[in-house]
Amino acid sequence: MDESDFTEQLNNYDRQIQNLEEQKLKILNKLKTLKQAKEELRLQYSLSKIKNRPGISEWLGKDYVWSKEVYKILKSNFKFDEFRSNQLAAINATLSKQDVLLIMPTGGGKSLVYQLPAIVTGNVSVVISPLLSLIEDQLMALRKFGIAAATVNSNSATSEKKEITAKMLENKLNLIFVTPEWMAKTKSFMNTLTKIYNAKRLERFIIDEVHCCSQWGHDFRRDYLALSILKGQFPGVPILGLTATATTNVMVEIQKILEIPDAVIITAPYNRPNLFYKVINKLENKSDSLDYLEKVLKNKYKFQSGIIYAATQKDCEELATELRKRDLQVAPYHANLEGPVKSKIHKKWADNTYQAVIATIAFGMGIDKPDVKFVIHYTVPKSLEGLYQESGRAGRDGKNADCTLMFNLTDWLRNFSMTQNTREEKSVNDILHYCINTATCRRKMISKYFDDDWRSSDCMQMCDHCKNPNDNIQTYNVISCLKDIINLIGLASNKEVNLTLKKLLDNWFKLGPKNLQLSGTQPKFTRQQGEHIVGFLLCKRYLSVRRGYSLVTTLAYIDTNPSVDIKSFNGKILMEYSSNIRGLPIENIDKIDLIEESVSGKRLSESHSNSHSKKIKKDV
Ligand SMILES: Nc1ncnc2c1ncn2[C@@H]1O[C@H](COP(=O)(O)OP(=O)(O)OP(=O)(O)O)[C@@H](O)[C@H]1O
Repeated sequence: MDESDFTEQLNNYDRQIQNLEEQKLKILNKLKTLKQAKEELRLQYSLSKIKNRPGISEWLGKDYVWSKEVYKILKSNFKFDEFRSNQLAAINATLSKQDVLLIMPTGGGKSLVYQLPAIVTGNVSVVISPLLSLIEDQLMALRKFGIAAATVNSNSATSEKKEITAKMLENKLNLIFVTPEWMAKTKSFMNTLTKIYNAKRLERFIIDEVHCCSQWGHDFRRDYLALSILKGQFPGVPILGLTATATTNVMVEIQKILEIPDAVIITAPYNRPNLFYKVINKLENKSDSLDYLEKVLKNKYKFQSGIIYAATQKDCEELATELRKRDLQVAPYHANLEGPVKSKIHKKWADNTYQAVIATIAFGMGIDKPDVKFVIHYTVPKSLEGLYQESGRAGRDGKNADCTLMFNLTDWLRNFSMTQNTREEKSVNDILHYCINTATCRRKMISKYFDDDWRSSDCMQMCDHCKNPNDNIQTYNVISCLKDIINLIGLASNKEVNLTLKKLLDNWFKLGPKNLQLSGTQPKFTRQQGEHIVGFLLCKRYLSVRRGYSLVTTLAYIDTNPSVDIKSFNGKILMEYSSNIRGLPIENIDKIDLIEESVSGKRLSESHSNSHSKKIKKDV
């Protein structure tokens, strides 16, 4: 074979290989697309199955073999006359050996649903709970009801573990509490459970805070994934999952992870009628926010107890220090504090020595102080679920309490910049919608998020919108603002400048470098209203956020959305705006009067083109 023959054959092989590689790539892509479509189909099917599930009426019967016993125990052990809605259904379903997911708001009465059946059936039920402190609280409560319950965990002495194992094997314990880590990693415990299972005395698994299974949820915990072994290892043992919040997506994921596709799903209404929800502006200037907190803690909430949630440990420490300087009895609480320090702070808050804790979300599960009068989010939370859950710690006693979110776009952008996947992006976008929307009932937005039924009469004026439903709501055409912002982004991009929110607003309001500004005068509306408009345009995806990376942090830049064709909007992008709700947080400050300008036929901004932002009368 001469060299040219060799080269020709070699090239021939190369062509064939290349050809096959291309086909392989196409097939792999096709395979990926098909797998994604299959997953999506599964998801859609599961979602529709959940959304169209039958009501709970079939579980409300009072003629089950256990019904008499159940009512007797309700009265004798728990001293209650009646079940609350959904408690009876969940109890009947779990006693019928069905898998059950019970979603009931904080204070709804979930504990009874696993405690009472444990007395009815005897045998051993295993409660998996995320925190040792939560377990201790539950055990304390159970002693009152005469239920044989105990815990084994990493703090248990060897003799204690032996004693509890013996009790479990001898059927002398009804409820055994463990953490998911313990459950997954302790072989001896699994061996004991296997023995009990083989003896047909393993009654059920109760998974508290079951939403922690889901990466869609706001509290995902890797250890919960280990619970996927339960169905395989102990077939036929029913699972009862309990949580205060789970969107339909979260429910689907829980079902998948725990392998309980046919679980009976029981949801109580999300509405907490005694909580007043509101969103207020958080001003850029920190001292204004501190003034606001000082004012409400010293006046409106004088002698009342509350929680202030902040985003980071540093924020909590700083805020607590500042408020203490203003003679307020508060303390920071976050995951980085030593256990005894955390307990001490919790205790001092529980006995009202501290008026408020300034906390990260580490201050959460197991907080069951009944008289929390206010929950303030000093920083916008990362999801609506988080907001609902955290603010839900207020008003457990049924009395009116306030849930206030201090919103600014900078905090939101910081959250956005830290998102790591599309799920997290969706969560932060949902909360932006909640904050920016000033023309819809807050409760309605929360209910919609959780696919809950909603009637407008459910709010009873217990949110900032419904308190003044039509007051000061105007509709503005903000298309010219979008055009201006797109032009500002273009100018910056030509000069290779990235626009953070601050830089964008500076340039828009003529504070930035001249060559990055538009011609004409600065907008007539306030910078804060400008920020609101940017938030609205981000929320509606007319603008987008681009991440940038510095050595120390991730940044968020405001950018155009390439898929938005501004010509297709027919000259209109309508934004509803309630100056009542978006008024400044400090009372007695001059009211911003966009309305006056619009009523007198003036434009939102005189610097802009003729068509700019003319007010369009709201069609009520
Ligand atoms: N059927 C009932 N009748 C009257 N009170 C009840 C009933 N069931 C529960 N409760 C009371 O409701 C309160 C809240 O119950 P529980 O602590 O079980 O709520 P929860 O749903 O577990 O709340 P969280 O999500 O905060 O843990 C308790 O004080 C409990 O005694």
